Amino acid sequence: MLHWGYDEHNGPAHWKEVFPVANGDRQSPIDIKTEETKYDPSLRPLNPNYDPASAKIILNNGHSTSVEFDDTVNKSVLTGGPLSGTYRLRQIHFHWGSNDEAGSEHAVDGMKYAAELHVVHWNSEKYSSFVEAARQSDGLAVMAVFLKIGECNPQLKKITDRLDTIRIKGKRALFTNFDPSCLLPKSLDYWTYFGSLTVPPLLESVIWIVLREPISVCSEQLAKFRSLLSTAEDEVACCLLRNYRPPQPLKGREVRRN
Ligand SMILES: COc1cccc(N2C=Cc3cc(S(N)(=O)=O)sc3S2(=O)=O)c1
Ligand SMILES: [Zn+2]
Repeated sequence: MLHWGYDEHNGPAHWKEVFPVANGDRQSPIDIKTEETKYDPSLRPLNPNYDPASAKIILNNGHSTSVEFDDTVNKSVLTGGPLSGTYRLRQIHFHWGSNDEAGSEHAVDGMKYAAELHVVHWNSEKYSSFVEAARQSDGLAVMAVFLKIGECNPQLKKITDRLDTIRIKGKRALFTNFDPSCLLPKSLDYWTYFGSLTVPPLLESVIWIVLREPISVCSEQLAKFRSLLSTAEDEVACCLLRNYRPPQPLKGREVRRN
């Protein structure tokens, strides 16, 4: 496998050939069986506190589109929930499918949503850099938000309207004055469990916080994600039609809810 991706020849079934942790004990995503989740009274409310000035660029990295934030200071942070300490906002990105029926990474009682937003943070209280934190069992905290097919999402429009300027892998554009809280649902109720990055290097360093309430997205907006290219300027153009990893074995892990 030359470079990992989501095609038949380099997709999730092949990743273990280069990243053996793919068969590890705390891999993500998972299918959340709601009847088996455990209420935990010690879980606190989530407290996202983001400064729109932290937003810097919007990027097509060939595997997804992301908005990257300035994480050199504790300006945009997530505290509370299952977290002890302060986790600094690093980037947000999306996962989607080739049709509206599937595209989320996590599933709920076997049901998949059309897409999924990930808000990535790292433990800046205990570790001095993102890369160092990404190697620690409590280094990262990713908040997942399901996107359900329905009304066009006016907040998401700020992102989908810019995708035509970053169609090619590696392209980036200025993107500031953006507070990702505008993409969160009314309720911040969540499920939480210990897992991993869902993309190589699949590091088992993520505290997952999956919001129970979805936000809306319309087909036209999803179509714009699918028109992004997974290929660079000098390569034969190939659309990034899907970029989700399927659910992984729970291996005895507990999923708690607030
Ligand atoms: C060394 O860890 C690395 C190495 C290379 C890239 C990244 N990143 C880009 C994608 C990506 C995908 C994430 S997901 N789907 O699990 O939430 S988290 C994440 S990232 O950390 O921003 C992290
Ligand atoms: Zn992700």
